[in-house]
Amino acid sequence: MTVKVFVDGGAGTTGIEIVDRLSQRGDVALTLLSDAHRKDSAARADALAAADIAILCLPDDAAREAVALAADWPTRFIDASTAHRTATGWTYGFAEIEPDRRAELAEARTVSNPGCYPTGFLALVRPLVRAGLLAATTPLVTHATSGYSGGGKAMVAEYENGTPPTAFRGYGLSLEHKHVPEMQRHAGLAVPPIFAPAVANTYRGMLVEVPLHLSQLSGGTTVAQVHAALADAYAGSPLVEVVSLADSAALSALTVEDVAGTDRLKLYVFANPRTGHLRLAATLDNLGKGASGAAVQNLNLMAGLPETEGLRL
Ligand SMILES: NC(=O)C1=CN([C@@H]2O[C@H](COP(=O)(O)OP(=O)(O)OC[C@H]3O[C@@H](n4cnc5c(N)ncnc54)[C@H](OP(=O)(O)O)[C@@H]3O)[C@@H](O)[C@H]2O)C=CC1
Ligand SMILES: CC(=O)N[C@@H](CCC(=O)OP(=O)(O)O)C(=O)O
Repeated sequence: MTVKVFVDGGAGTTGIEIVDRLSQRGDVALTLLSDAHRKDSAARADALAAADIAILCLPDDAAREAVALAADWPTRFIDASTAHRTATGWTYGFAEIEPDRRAELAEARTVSNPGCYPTGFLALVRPLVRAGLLAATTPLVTHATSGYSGGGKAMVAEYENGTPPTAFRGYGLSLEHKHVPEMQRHAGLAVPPIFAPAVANTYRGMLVEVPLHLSQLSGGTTVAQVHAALADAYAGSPLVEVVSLADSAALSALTVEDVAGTDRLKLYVFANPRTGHLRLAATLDNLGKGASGAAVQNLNLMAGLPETEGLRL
């Protein structure tokens, strides 16, 4: 079986990485538009109509336009933008986040690819909420650091234009980041988390942290139960690894680059039983499991192909 795939926005930071993962595959027939036509609505409409699955790697407005252009066609979508991540009728494309999500993705017509930061946050928080260890009303805080490719072509140009870049900078200081509704919705939280993002002077990679006091968890919850809830949620997953408590305790540092260059997601539980302090941490590549790798995983699931085909394990 060959799946006809059109990558709309294939010349951008996320799109190029998807094309890299798909271009060598015999089970995918890839359509890309030339530089002269890639923003031409008529050319895009034709390519969308001819595709089994279109992957949108576009700004939000252009992603909405692509969906409208294909309104008369049975084209299935994977949208990497923020446009549809809390939209009715769209399946949230985080295969591991709910037990039945893979089956839903196999049938879905419109799939929203998760945001990079929400991928780390949700991977840590959702299993704890689902297991009843963390009440939905808990006011959470999450700190996260991204490689600068997370800001797309414009931020890459800013970091690589010859002007000495900042080593590390916090942003989102208005506390209205576009990822917060997505984090709240898919974690099943009643209260939006405080989100403190930052960019580091490295091209790719991501570190997302959720610090917690054990006292914020349901009465009597232990560190071992927190770890077990995560380990159970991702048991058998080819991409998500829950590091053992002993291996986490042996670490003296955790870097943004931990799994950069792969499509993996690693989860850590750091704990001090004396103080009851926990630091839950996730590492991923913003362009791997945070974007392009997840899009290819979703494509595989939607098309009935092996889940990790073309991925960087
Ligand atoms: N970078 C990342 O780590 C992640 C990105 N995403 C999301 O993926 C999407 C793409 O991001 P990213 O790849 O970083 O962004 P880039 O800016 O690197 O790429 C966007 C691409 O879309 C093209 N484009 C813009 N408008 C149109 C249009 N009307 N028709 C066709 N093409 C158009 C741009 O062309 P041109 O440059 O010529 O304007 C560019 O090639 C965004 O919605 C982003 O939020 C999601 C998760 C992580
Ligand atoms: C470093 C940086 O600027 N990151 C972007 C998020 C990455 C991105 O654009 O992806 P999404 O589609 O998941 O929003 C931001 O904070 O807006």
